[in-house]
Amino acid sequence: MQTHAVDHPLVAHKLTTLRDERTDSPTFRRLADELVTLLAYEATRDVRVAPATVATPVATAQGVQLTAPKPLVVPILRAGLGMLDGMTRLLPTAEVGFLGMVRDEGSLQAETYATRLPDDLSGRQCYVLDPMLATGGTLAAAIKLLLDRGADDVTALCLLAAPEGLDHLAKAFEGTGAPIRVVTAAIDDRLDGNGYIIPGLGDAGDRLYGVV
Ligand SMILES: O=P(O)(O)OC[C@H]1O[C@H](OP(=O)(O)OP(=O)(O)O)[C@H](O)[C@@H]1O
Ligand SMILES: O=c1cc[nH]c(=O)[nH]1
Ligand SMILES: [Mg+2]
Repeated sequence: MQTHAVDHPLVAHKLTTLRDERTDSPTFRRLADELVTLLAYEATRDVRVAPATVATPVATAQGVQLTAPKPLVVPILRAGLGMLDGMTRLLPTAEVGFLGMVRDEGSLQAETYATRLPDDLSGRQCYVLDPMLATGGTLAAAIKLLLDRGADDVTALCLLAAPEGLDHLAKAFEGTGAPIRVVTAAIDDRLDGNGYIIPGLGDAGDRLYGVV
């Protein structure tokens, strides 16, 4: 597994405001959206393209085009929904699948409550969106589901990752043939006793959409 923490002053600036407990929901949503577009630029570095030739008004130019099958973007509900627009802004032709997952706050185990994905993901590049990689249980279950359906390349975009979660993912997919990447705005210090990322930003879903 490859991990890439994006080192850019604009990312760091936006992330700092996102963390601030005084940041309200509308601002949090806007910043999450802006951050994802910056992360998506890095996360799509390996998106598959093929040579293409176009006629400019004055000559012929050699370039590239995204190849079929289209990439699949998969936000993990709820909090991952806050990253969808920012991602599809950069990859407008991508298809979108959905995974609803929630972590039991006692056991910290992830439970899947909704799945809306193509049955066959053979040959598909997948981009999973979830702002928080804490214990890694949620993302590990999501990536396994995609690999089980045939995905051969999975990149996860996170706003924050904990070292414990990154270790968990690396172990879970050790020896898996498919390339797996995590692109994050930052790797934080650790998890607290409740499985929250420290210093983190609190509960991303609640900050985006309110407490339920
Ligand atoms: O790495 P883990 O320890 O599995 O935790 C991370 C998960 O927890 C949060 O979701 P939550 O369960 O709060 O659901 P929500 O998005 O509906 O708020 C977050 O968005 C991740 O999906
Ligand atoms: O810090 C954390 C950990 C899990 N889920 C969140 O939303 N925040
Ligand atoms: Mg939550």
